[in-house]
Amino acid sequence: MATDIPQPTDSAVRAALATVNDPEIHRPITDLGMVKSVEIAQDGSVTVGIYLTVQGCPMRETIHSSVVTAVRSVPGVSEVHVELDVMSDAQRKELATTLRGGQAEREVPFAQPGSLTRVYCVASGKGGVGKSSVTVNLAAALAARGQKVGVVDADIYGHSVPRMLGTDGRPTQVENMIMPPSAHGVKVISIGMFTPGNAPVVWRGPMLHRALQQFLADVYWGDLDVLLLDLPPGTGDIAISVAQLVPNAEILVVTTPQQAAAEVAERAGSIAVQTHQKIVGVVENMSGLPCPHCDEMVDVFGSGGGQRVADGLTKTTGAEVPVLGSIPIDVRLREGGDEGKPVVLSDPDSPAGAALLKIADALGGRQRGLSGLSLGITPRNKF
Ligand SMILES: Nc1ncnc2c1ncn2[C@@H]1O[C@H](COP(=O)(O)OP(=O)(O)OP(=O)(O)O)[C@@H](O)[C@H]1O
Repeated sequence: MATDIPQPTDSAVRAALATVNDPEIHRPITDLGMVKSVEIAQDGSVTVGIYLTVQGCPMRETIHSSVVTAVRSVPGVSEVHVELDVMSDAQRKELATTLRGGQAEREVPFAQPGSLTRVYCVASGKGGVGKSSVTVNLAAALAARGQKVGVVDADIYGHSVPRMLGTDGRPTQVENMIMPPSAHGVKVISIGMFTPGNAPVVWRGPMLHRALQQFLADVYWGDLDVLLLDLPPGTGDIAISVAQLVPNAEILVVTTPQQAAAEVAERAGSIAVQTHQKIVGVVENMSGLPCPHCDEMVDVFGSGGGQRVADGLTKTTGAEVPVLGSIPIDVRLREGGDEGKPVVLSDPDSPAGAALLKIADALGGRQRGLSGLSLGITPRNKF
């Protein structure tokens, strides 16, 4: 005599899925729009389609096994299959709105079509090549030339911009706006300003994305001519987040002359191809040490790395990538960074100071093109 096995129902399976919380958001996956489909076969086997919030979600295994356990507990279910998919941009936006209680997202002003702020992401392949030093000196030089400048220190592991610029202030909050401290005429916001003491930042992708979005949208920058973003070395989550949040941001690649550094820098720069961003140029740092006795240049890190990176990126991107300048090794640059006085201000005639000022002038002279921008005017009807 055949035993009467109940056929599982759609609502019973969905009720079981409602007991599964997203491990990061801590809310039921059914409330978050993560359940894509539920299919129940005659033999009681159930196939559940699940949307992950992002590609390569590190919680995919946990979500998978929680769904299997929950659905298997429904009477009549013989087996469970889980098919993972990834949310579209629109679905992610909807989820974000749900999480904010229906409030629309604040916009990133620099990403708006009418924005005239030039945004530069300062990127490198390897750490320690002088990316932050270049960022703060260019920022201070541009501010000294009368431009309104902001810096976002998004280098989560090596956030050193506040020290190099000499800002020890904390940002203050006015209503929903964060007011950035400033030094030498440069407004600065750093991930280090939001962590206690010298604690390391152990945030993962979505947290970093959210922090960066806040830095760009909730910080009161005012009208900026230039915004520089100091990115962490390499081609990580932050670079992709920046590309999503400010698609018009251009990339400035910093490298040393060394072959190995140049290869990694080229890899970091070539992310621009995937993100459809423009590379404004390459800065070669630590390009030789002037001998203190005879002024002859000693190529401590070899030579030609900057040009090699520029040539490689020109080839990869199909657009001309210039070398914007070469900065020699200079004790005064390092001292300036340690003391919070950028060398372009404390010793503008030093070899490193002069080289950085030249690069700043090249960048400062550029205008953001108006082509493709909405001018906010409408044609009048002919009478
Ligand atoms: N041209 C230079 N001459 C002398 N010292 C330099 C030069 N460029 C950078 N330095 C020193 O090298 C060290 C590393 O520089 P910096 O912190 O700017 O690198 P970085 O690429 O931002 O590093 P990370 O990404 O790992 O934080 C600092 O102490 C800085 O003062």
